[in-house]
Order: sequence, then C-alpha cells, then structure tokens
Amino acid sequence: MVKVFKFGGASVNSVERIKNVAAILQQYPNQQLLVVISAMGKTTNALEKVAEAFYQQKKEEALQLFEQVKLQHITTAKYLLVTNYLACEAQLKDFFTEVEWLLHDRPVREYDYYYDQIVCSGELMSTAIVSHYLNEAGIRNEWMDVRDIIRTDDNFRDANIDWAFTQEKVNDLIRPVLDEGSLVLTQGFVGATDENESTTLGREGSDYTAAVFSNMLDAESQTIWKDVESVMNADPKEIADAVSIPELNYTEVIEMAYYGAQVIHPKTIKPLQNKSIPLFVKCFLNKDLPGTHIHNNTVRQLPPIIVIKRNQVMVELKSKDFSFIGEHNTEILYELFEKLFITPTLTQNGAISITYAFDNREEKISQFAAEASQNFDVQVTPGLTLLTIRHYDNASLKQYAEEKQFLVRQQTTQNIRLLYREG
Ligand SMILES: Nc1ncnc2c1ncn2[C@@H]1O[C@H](COP(=O)(O)OP(=O)(O)O)[C@@H](O)[C@H]1O
Ligand SMILES: N[C@@H](CC(=O)OP(=O)(O)O)C(=O)O
Repeated sequence: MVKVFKFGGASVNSVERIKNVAAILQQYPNQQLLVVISAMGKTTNALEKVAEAFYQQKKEEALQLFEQVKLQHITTAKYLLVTNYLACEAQLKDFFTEVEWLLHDRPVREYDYYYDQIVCSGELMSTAIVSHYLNEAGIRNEWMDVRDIIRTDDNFRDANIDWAFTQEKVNDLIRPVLDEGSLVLTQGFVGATDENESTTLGREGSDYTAAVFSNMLDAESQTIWKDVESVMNADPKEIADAVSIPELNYTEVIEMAYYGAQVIHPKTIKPLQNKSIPLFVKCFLNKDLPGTHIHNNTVRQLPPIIVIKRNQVMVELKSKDFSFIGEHNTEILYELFEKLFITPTLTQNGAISITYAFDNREEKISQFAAEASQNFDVQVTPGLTLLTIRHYDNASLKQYAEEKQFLVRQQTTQNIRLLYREG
C-alpha cells in the first residue's frame, strides 16, 4: 500500500534541509511513496509580490523581484547538486521562462488568474531541485507536473478539484509508476484547468493536495512533516510551555483549524476521513519523536487548546433605521462576504446591531465597510487579537483569559473566545 508524505516550505528551505528530506526518505526503501512538496520557505510570499507588481504594471519591479526568486533557487541547486546540476538548471530555466514570458505582457485578465500563473512556479522549482537531489542520493524518483494530474475549475486562487478526471489521471499516470517501484514526487497547492491554465488551491493548500492523493490512492496513511514535534495544544512560537498532543480526532483538527490554528489546512481532513486514512504529523528535525496520530475515534481528556489570532479587526454594524437584525439585513451582509471573499472569525448578534471580527486584510475590510455603510452605521476597530481556548479549565482561564480587557467575550461549555486589544 502507498504512503503519502507532505513536506512543507520549512522542510526544504535550505541545502541542509533538502538533504534531511532525503535522509528521511531513505528510511523507507521498500515502501510505495508519493511525496508532495511545497515551495521553499517563504517563496510563495515572494511570488505574491511579483504578481502584485506585475498587476500594478510595475514591470521592472516585477522582473527584479522575480530575479531574486530565481537566484535563490539557482544558488540552492548549485550548492546541492553535482552530477545533475545542469539538468536541473535547464528545468528551472523552463519555469523561469514560463513566468517571464507573462511578466513581459500587460495584464488584461483578472488579478487572480495572473496570481496563479506566477505563484505556482514556487512548487515547480522546489520539486525540481529536490527530485534531482534525490536521484543523486540514490533515491529513484519520478518528478511529475501536478498540472497534468489535478484538474480544477477556473476559480483561480481557490480552485475546485474535478475529482473524477483527477482520479483517472492518478490511476493512469501515478499508480503505474508506484507499482513499478519508483517514488513519485510532485507539487502541492497547484492544479490546472482543462485549458492548461495553472490554478492554486488556496494558501497552505499542499496538505490538501496530499490528502486528495491519499484518498485517490487508498493510501495506508498520510504523514505531514513539520518543524514542530507534533500538533501541540498551542503554537509553540506563541506559548513556550505548549504541550504535545499524541492523538486527535479528525473533527477536533477541523475545529482547531476553524478557530485559526495554523497547523493543518482544514480542507485536508475530509478526503482522509472519507476513507478512514490515518494522518500523522511528524517532526522532520527528529523523525524518532512519536508526533501526532489523527484518526476517526474519540479522544478523551484533551488538554486546553489555545489559539491566538492576531491582527484582527472588529466591525460593528447598526441598522440605520433601528430595524432588527433580521433575514434581510443579514442577507445583505452575507452577500458582501461572498462577494469579497471574507469570512468572519467571530460573530456576535444584538437586536439592532451585529459585530464581526475579521483577519485585517485592509483593502477588503475598507471595501466591506464602505459597501455596508449604505445600510448600516459602521464602526471599524483594528489592532485586536482573538483568543480561543477549547476545552478550557480553571487553570487555563486564569492563565490566559483572566486579565484581558476584552471587547467581546463568548463562552460555551467547550470554548471561550475573547476579542481584545493587542497590548
Ligand atoms: N497547535 C499547533 N501545533 C503545532 N504547531 C503549530 C500550532 N499552531 C501553529 N503552529 C505553527 O505551525 C508551524 C508549522 O507550520 P508551517 O510553517 O505552515 O509549516 P510548513 O510550511 O512546513 O507546512 C510551526 O512552526 C508552528 O509555529
Ligand atoms: N506554498 C504554498 C502552499 C503550502 O501549503 O505551503 P506550506 O506547506 O509551506 O504551508 C503556501 O505557502 O501557501
């Protein structure tokens, strides 16, 4: 049976880290492996800047920013590769040309289209480098362009997968290579339309790609390799005494992601759950640590799970005519969410007012406030943090919630949520 591995940006962001990926893969010599890899480090953010400059018709700036991305990849390939360098360089240059060809044009289509054509190159470049290195290290692998496999619609930046078509491609292109004993290496986060336009599946979407493949290959398990020891009860970068969670239920992971824990992409769970495929989160820095096992069974006695979402904005809306917040008013607001692709991170209803928190994407929030002000009095308060404690107990309430000067507080038997000013 197949194992699916996903290595994220942090696991391939240097020569040493790529060598470490090879060392991990060497531990699975007789295993059918499909490996999904993300763009190196923060490449996706860098490519987003290229796309923005291009769309603002700052061609020189876009080309210059892309030059830096190119250099970073060429340098990594140079330090990493010996016999395969020239072959890798040729492959990278093809990807460079694909992007530069577009950058020399003028934007005539929507931004999201160009975003995807540019940003997808991050995953193509990283996987090309890793693939050549694995071959040098004696790990036979076949690099596959995921755009030949994952077919999506043209909802750029958040494309939806055509499951039937993709399943056929998995059967025709991936399965035979795995059966023949070769590791398959491909890109996360990326797909393509029936017109061969590149698409992406939403930020941090590589976990999801891996889950789609796990589902379609009826994998025995999926493993996401991270720079942390496991899924923890809080982001260890935020909370120093975060503890490891050895076991979790699929639903709990979806809940954590919903409240903003940026540890596993929420869309990842469903394809796995549908086929009861276990998900392991393991540490690429120390593969002997047990990590977290995520499955279908109930897990009791979870520790309090703390999720901190910074850079939140609160938007309070009062109906201008003192009408109650009823179907019509909420309909207007939900239509705006859909139009602007924004989702509240918290909602609090009153009789003639409604309060939302959002991630502070300034342009979108301004547009939301402007449009909503046709029907409501709108007040916007930026600079806030949203804290959620799931499975809270007295100790965690005391430690994290007690002294916060909150603007909104919500409490159920399971969760407590506070929206407060960043101090
Ligand atoms: N509950 C949590 N448990 C573990 N890590 C978490 C949690 N919440 C946030 N993180 C953060 O997730 C990071 C790893 O995710 P990410 O940087 O997206 O990895 P990658 O890009 O390699 O997929 C960790 O370094 C950690 O700071
Ligand atoms: N590179 C994409 C997709 C992804 O999933 O990345 P990572 O595995 O590093 O979170 C992003 O940064 O959004």
